[in-house]
Formats: sequence, structure tokens, C-alpha cells
Amino acid sequence: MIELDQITAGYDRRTPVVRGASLRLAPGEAVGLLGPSGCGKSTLARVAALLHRPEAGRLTIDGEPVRAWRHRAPRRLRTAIGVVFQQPRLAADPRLRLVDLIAEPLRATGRREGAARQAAELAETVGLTGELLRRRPHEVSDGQLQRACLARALVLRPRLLVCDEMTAMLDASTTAALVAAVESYRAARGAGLLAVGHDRVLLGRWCDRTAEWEDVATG
Ligand SMILES: Nc1ncnc2c1ncn2[C@@H]1O[C@H](COP(=O)(O)OP(=O)(O)OP(=O)(O)O)[C@@H](O)[C@H]1O
Repeated sequence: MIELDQITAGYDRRTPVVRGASLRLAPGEAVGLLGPSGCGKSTLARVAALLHRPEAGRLTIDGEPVRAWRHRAPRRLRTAIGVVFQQPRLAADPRLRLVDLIAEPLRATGRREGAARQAAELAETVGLTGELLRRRPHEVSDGQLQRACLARALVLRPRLLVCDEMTAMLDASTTAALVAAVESYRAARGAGLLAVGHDRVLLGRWCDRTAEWEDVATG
């Protein structure tokens, strides 16, 4: 379903942070990516999520070679991938009520009709109640905001979910709730998962297999 082949990427052409990284996710497979801090896991995950253009290598999604990243990527590919980051406050527009935050991708892709209702339904699956949905990010906890960010990532029904340290800042019960929400979404839709993290035990429980950075990349 998604294949990263010999990806080189970074922030300065002379010194890429990811060198020759290859990773393959079969359709519906959940793969954990483990590695030391700063090795380049997030950068590779952002390449897979079409958010960071690599300097070399190939990304293929469902057999289709990707030729453009970020806003240049075709919408049908962008909407096939949902992304959740480590820090919800950096990923959420502070002006939006949670219900509108969750519905944002629906509105951005012209699906306004029923957007609030769909957002509220999805919010329930991540454990957000009605009253919280009317609050803005500064009026909720990090865990509650991350729940909203997960719901937003799922609202377009992606075939692949990329979770970059999604639970690193959260307590055990919120972590369990978010992992359970991802698992039930995957069970219902057959979606794949790329989960970047440090916690070997959590990734082992959550994923079909775990890839070690040293086996994925050459540098
Ligand atoms: N926007 C950026 N501009 C310049 N350098 C960056 C940028 N983002 C990350 N880096 C650098 O790229 C390297 C890899 O970062 P990356 O976030 O991909 O690693 P990581 O394995 O996900 O780390 P962690 O586990 O600590 O989140 C690091 O040395 C980091 O300092």
C-alpha cells in the first residue's frame, strides 16, 4: 500500500538527516517505527504523509508513484492519509471550537453539508463529550485536544494513519483511549498505520510489527 524506497531527506541539502531509508507497509498493516531521538523518524514520517519533499528516493502509495508533496500533492492522495503529531497545540488553530477543528478537513474539501454532525459522531468515538466540543483549544487539556486532533485525522476516512509520537505527552488512560480509537477505526476500515515512537512496549502491543531505525535507514 505504501512504500518508501531509498529516501534521502532533510533540511539542508548538504547534510540530510535521513539517508537511504526504505520501509514498506502492506495494505492495512500497522507498523511501528522505533529509533533514538533525533535520528530522523519524524522527518521520514512527514515524507510518508506528503508533508516533506525528499531529496531522493521513491514514495509509492497504492502503486502510484508520488511526484509532489504538500499543497502540490494531488488531493486524492493527501486525503488518503491522516496525520497526528506529538504536540496538539502546535497542530490546532486556537480560534476554532473543537467541533470545527474536527470538521476542518471536511470544510476544506467542500463537504460542508453535515460536517458538524459527522464531527460530533467522530468526537464520541475518541471520548469527547458534547460540552467539550463547544470549547476552544485553550479551554481544554492537552489530552482532550489530542483526542480532537485524532478525530480530525480520521474525519476524511483515510486509508493510512501516520501517528508521530501521538501519545508521548499523555497519561496512561488517555493513551489507552487514543490507541483504542485508532484500533477500532482500523478494524472498521482496514486502514494502515505508521506509528512513530520511543515506547517499545506500546508499539509492540499496538502494531503488527516494529521496524528499528538502524534497519530502515543507512544513516
Ligand atoms: N525544521 C527543521 N529544520 C532543521 N532541522 C530540523 C528540522 N526538523 C528537524 N530537524 C533536525 O533533523 C534531525 C531529525 O529530526 P526528527 O524530528 O526527524 O527526528 P526524530 O527521530 O523524530 O526525533 P525525536 O524522536 O526526538 O522526535 C534532528 O537533528 C533535528 O534537529
